[in-house]
Amino acid sequence: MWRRVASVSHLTFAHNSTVNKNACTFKCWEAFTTEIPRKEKTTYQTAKTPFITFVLGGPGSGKGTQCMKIVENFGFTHLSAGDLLRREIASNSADGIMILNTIKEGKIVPSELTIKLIQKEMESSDNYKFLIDGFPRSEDNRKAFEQIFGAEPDNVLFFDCPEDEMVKRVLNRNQGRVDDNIDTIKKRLKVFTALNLPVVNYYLEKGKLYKINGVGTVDEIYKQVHPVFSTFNFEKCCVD
Ligand SMILES: Nc1ncnc2c1ncn2[C@@H]1O[C@H](COP(=O)(O)OP(=O)(O)O)[C@@H](O)[C@H]1O
Ligand SMILES: Nc1ccn([C@H]2C[C@H](O)[C@@H](COP(=O)(O)OP(=O)(O)O)O2)c(=O)n1
Ligand SMILES: [Mg+2]
Repeated sequence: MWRRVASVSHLTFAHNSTVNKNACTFKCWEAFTTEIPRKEKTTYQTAKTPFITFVLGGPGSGKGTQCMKIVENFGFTHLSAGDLLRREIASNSADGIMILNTIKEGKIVPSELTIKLIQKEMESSDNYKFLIDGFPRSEDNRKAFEQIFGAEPDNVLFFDCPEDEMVKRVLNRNQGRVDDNIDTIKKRLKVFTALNLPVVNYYLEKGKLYKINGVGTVDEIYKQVHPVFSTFNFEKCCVD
């Protein structure tokens, strides 16, 4: 279980990632043992810094597929913004209909709502390595995340894939998604170019972007992804 704390000035950073250290030393995470029986167990505090990777790319560029491989190889927790929003629709929550209509139109759900869902998952996770897939999809998403979390991602993957390949993959996806039809895809591609590419360029300028050629077999693509993570010693990433 993770809980955000306001002051973690005792933390040091044992890895050389490009984490926004000022932000992360201010808002970090505090972990408590989750061993049973929790109430009787002496609580000890360990401070850990989350390692956050944003995974970007157009619809059908292979984000989710490659995330599964990163999870297998590096033990990340995969948080797909789209999956969290679809779960919200399925749970008939108060925002469900609005989210459904937004997704059908190929538009972006208000940032605060998506961030709330991501934050809830992160806070209830024992892990400290997170792949946040399909987020941020707009500058508004990005700025709202930075404001709410007070932190930036450690790195950002961008799967670069031609539109015709993305359309082909999405139309063959067969997951029964309301947005996997040609009309919605056309809208999503326009939204991707207008709203998501500025985010990609932002992280490129910040030196955090890893541009991956999204064409090829899943394994060929993963060969480009693996080295991005194998350079980190995750065990030493955090202070226990
Ligand atoms: N390299 C690839 N070549 C062919 N098809 C792929 C490849 N990677 C993923 N796919 C397939 O394309 C579809 C979209 O992939 P997905 O990972 O869901 O993309 P995204 O999350 O970016 O929308 C899925 O049906 C997936 O199985
Ligand atoms: N940050 C996000 C992520 C997804 N959404 C909405 C709008 C997107 O078109 C849908 C589906 O997103 P998802 O990441 O699952 O889609 P792809 O995997 O790229 O095909 O969810 C959003 O509004 N804001
Ligand atoms: Mg996906």
